[in-house]
Amino acid sequence: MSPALISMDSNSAIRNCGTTAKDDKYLKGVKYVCEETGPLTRVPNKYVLPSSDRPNSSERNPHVVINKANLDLPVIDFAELRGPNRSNVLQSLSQACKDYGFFQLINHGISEAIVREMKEATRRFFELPYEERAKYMSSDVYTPVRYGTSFNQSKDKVFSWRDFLKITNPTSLPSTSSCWPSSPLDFRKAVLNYSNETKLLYVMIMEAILESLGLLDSEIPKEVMKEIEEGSQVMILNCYPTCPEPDLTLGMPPHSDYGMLTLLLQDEVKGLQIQHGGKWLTVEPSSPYSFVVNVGDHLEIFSNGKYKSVLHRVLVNSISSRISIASLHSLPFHCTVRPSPELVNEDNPKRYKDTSFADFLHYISSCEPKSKNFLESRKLL
Ligand SMILES: O=C(O)CCC(=O)C(=O)O
Ligand SMILES: [Fe+2]
Repeated sequence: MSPALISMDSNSAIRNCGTTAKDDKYLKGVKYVCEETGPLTRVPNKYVLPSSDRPNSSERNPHVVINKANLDLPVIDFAELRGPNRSNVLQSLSQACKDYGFFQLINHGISEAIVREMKEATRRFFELPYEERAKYMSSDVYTPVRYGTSFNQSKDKVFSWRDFLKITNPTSLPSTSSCWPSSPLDFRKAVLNYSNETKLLYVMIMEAILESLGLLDSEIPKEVMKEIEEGSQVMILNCYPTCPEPDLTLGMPPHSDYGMLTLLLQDEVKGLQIQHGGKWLTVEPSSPYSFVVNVGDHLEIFSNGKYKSVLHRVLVNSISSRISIASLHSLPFHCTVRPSPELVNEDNPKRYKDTSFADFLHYISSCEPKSKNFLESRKLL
């Protein structure tokens, strides 16, 4: 099976299947819609969520309240992991993955120039004229470099206020491949530099995470490490244009990420919210060079539920557009993820079914209304 992914967001808000001809304009992307007629004063109906799904609603989930306060995520200093303080940092890492499923990573060793060039390349890509961006639009979800819109555009009845460029396994794409955007200049170079560095960083974070799970000395991590090193990477460049009525729509609906870990770069504009303690909390953007790292579904399964793949969503706003770059790291697509045997015992029985990529594809391609997300569907207890 081709490793290119339909979507790596596992709690797809797949509510309704099929789009109609009059949706064509919206399939060109929210940026196109905003640019077509000049500044919008209203959100087109296509993006208006039912009141129960709007950002300030607590109807659908009465115990989830909206909290206006911002969240400073637990900070993990990557440089300290390599020093005498390692065991304390591993403790903090473990706590963050249990309590929040998210942490902020500083001093990660990727140069500011590489991060800056990646952000710049993303910004310049979305600034290209529509005709240029449209060259990478494809309804074939296996296209390795694919421009698209919303969350799952072939299924969403209400669209999300977001356009994206997804690049699957950038370091494996031939340099000569015509799928690489030829513009902006040096786009491919910026993506490859960033992709190489984030892959290495991901492996090092996973080493620390396995150690924090107490798996250092067993045999399993060696096999797992091989699968981790050979794993797949999907880079998702997200663009959320300014929105005239941000309370009616979302940049991304609540979802958790498929895979082991996501490394996210956000710009200085707020938007990411995570569910924590029964509240939606806005993640405070921090240093422009730090990462927000989150546990994905596979890591929750592998850790037998010890570490949490947490629902998150994206708000939009009427003042600034926002850009983010998510790097989603998973095991190779042929691998099955299962709770690590070392973490299963009488007191802590196996909590998840063995899960393959085919299970995920089956889940997201079925058109039935979903009452639970992918991860919920893999739970045994
Ligand atoms: O834009 C963000 O802050 C989050 C993006 C995200 O959740 C994703 O790409 O899966
Ligand atoms: Fe996500």
